[in-house]
Amino acid sequence: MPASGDSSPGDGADGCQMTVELGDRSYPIHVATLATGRFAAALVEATGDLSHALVIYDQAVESWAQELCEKISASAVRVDRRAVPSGEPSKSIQQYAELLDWILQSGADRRSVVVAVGGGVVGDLAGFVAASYARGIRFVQVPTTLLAMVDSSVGGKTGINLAGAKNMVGAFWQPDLVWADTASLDSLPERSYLSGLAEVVKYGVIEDAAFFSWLESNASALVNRDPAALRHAIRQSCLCKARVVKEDERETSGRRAILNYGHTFAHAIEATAGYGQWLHGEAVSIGMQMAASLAIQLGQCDADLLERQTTLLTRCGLPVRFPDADVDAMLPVMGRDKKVAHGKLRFILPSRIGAVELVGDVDESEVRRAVEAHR
Ligand SMILES: NC(=O)c1ccc[n+]([C@@H]2O[C@H](COP(=O)([O-])OP(=O)(O)OC[C@H]3O[C@@H](n4cnc5c(N)ncnc54)[C@H](O)[C@@H]3O)[C@@H](O)[C@H]2O)c1
Ligand SMILES: O=C(O)C(=O)C[C@@H](O)[C@H](O)[C@H](O)COP(=O)(O)O
Ligand SMILES: [Zn+2]
Repeated sequence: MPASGDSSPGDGADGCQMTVELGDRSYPIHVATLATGRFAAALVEATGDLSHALVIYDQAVESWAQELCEKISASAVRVDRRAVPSGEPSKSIQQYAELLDWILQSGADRRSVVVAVGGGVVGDLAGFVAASYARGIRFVQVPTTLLAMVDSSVGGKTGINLAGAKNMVGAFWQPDLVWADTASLDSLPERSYLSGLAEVVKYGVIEDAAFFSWLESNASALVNRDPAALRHAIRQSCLCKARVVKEDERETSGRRAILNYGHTFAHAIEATAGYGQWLHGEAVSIGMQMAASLAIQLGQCDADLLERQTTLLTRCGLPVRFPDADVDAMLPVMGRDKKVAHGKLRFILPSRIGAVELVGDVDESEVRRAVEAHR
């Protein structure tokens, strides 16, 4: 089994547990409350001889992080904590360097564990700190946004941005444990919550037609944060991501690249608009629209796919246009995409709902047309 979802007695309203299987190891994803002693127990179990935790948290979840630190210290573990300013600009070399200095000053050693508490920004940043300090120390993800629960906390992509090149510096560094408590989403602003739904829709398009249909029927429940719908969406997303990551952990075979559907355009949208202007999920929503248009232009899929995708994204409250698109500015950014091979752009394009392909050799004029179609 590539990725497993344990049907334990705790599976249901109380939460669920899944496992990310890798070549030589595995780690658990718990979707469960932090309000019990189970988190501290799972942390100690996942990290072995834990004596020092470095909690790096988004300043927006200060009280959540404080509570977590108390739980960890209750297990006789020394805890140091540090806030990171909210927002995409924190995925920077400057923030990265400041965190490394702080870790050094805190007297960390190779048995210390970095615990990231926040959304994808803090997860990616703290993960890269963990991947590189002392050539790599252990790492735990406590996602507090929907996007981080369904995507960024799982799979081990960590990193920071360069101007005009998203996630350009980083490492594959898997966590030892992922713990998602959906109660932390109670304080998440609407815009950030909806942005996470874009990556959920992505899983339906790339791999799972039945899940896409389920999303079509349950979009309003999800938008209204219905607990059962939310649990189902998180679980299906994590299972899909774990399955793909297991098959191509370091994105070498092309299999993992399917998780990049919409992202060649999305990263160019984020970088040209200025990091933080569009939330990542919003940019992914528009990027998937552009990718679907490109696939239709190339005769790879029917117009019906774009219609269904547009309807679903719109019902999820997501943007489907980039009115300020400057394709001359976007193209050079797209040229730095990590899927580029021998100087040529490659895109993940759908052939039908539930199936995508890695496509190269696309004419620049077609790319321009796909961007213009969603201005
Ligand atoms: N590593 C991966 O596989 C992967 C996958 C997808 C996205 N990403 C990255 O993730 C980032 C986007 O993540 P995101 O959407 O979580 O954004 P984010 O981390 O910026 O969080 C969104 C906003 O919500 C706030 N916030 C976080 N948790 C909160 C809570 N519980 N209550 C109130 N406010 C809260 C943050 O301060 C921020 O303002 C991007 O940098 C993207 O590139 C990485
Ligand atoms: O996990 C992956 O693989 C992904 O591509 C997930 C994406 O949603 C995510 O945004 C990722 O950070 C993009 O990675 P990049 O290598 O294209 O920067
Ligand atoms: Zn993404």
